[in-house]
Amino acid sequence: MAQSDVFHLGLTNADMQGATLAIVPGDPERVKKIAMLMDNPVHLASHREFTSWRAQVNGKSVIVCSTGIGGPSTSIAVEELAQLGIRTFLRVGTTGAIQPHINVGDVLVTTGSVRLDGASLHFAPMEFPAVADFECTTALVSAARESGAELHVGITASSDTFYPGQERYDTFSGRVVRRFQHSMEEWQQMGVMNYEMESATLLTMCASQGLRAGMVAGVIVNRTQQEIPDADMMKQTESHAVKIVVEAARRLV
Ligand SMILES: O=P(O)(O)O[C@H]1O[C@H](CO)[C@@H](O)[C@H]1O
Ligand SMILES: O=c1cc[nH]c(=O)[nH]1
Repeated sequence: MAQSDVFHLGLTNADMQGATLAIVPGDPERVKKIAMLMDNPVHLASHREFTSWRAQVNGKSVIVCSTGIGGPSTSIAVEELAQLGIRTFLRVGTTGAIQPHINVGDVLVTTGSVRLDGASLHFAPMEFPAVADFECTTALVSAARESGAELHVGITASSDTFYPGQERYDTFSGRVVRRFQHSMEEWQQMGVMNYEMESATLLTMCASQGLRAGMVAGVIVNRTQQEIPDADMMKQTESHAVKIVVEAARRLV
């Protein structure tokens, strides 16, 4: 195996074959499924939470690389992919809706994120918006519409933690720090659609460094109705979001 050209991902410049776009799911298990929807899928490397495949759309190479959960590991994946020539990042994730009218199985495209993370502060001060790239968002929205998805476009709350930062009391301690008590209700009142854990870091990093990024997610729970996802519904929703991100990549390469 060739010596890696970056610290964590185990990838070389030669692996990239000119790719400038990467699809970045959180879950390493999603990577192969995404790559298999494109042409000539090849496994490149698997290290820690970072699994990478390369495939082609419209004859152009695309990298699929998992970020793992949360901002710190996302910042590593994005940084090292950018070092290797990636300029456009499309995150495809799962998410918990917080608005009562958003249903499990619906698809969300994020225009900007509430920065409830820490890693984004290592790239830009809190005043800087975690905003998605317009062309990435347009591509994701039109791919989602074409797929027939029930689509919602808007703001996401992106938290470092799954439990307190998303105001979950059904935990071991049952305790949520004061900062996050009643925070879900406040986000709901402001029209925030959902919670997830990577977009604040991804969007801030990219918007502040001349990189393009967009984000699509499948709704696997609605926090006003249930906490635990149904396994079959989760698979179905994830697979719908994955098809949308691949179609958006086709439009952007
Ligand atoms: O399905 P992924 O892409 O991992 O996204 C969501 O799922 C994880 C939490 O279960 C977090 O990473 C969150 O952002
Ligand atoms: O509620 C949820 C569901 C998926 N991912 C999250 O971060 N939160």
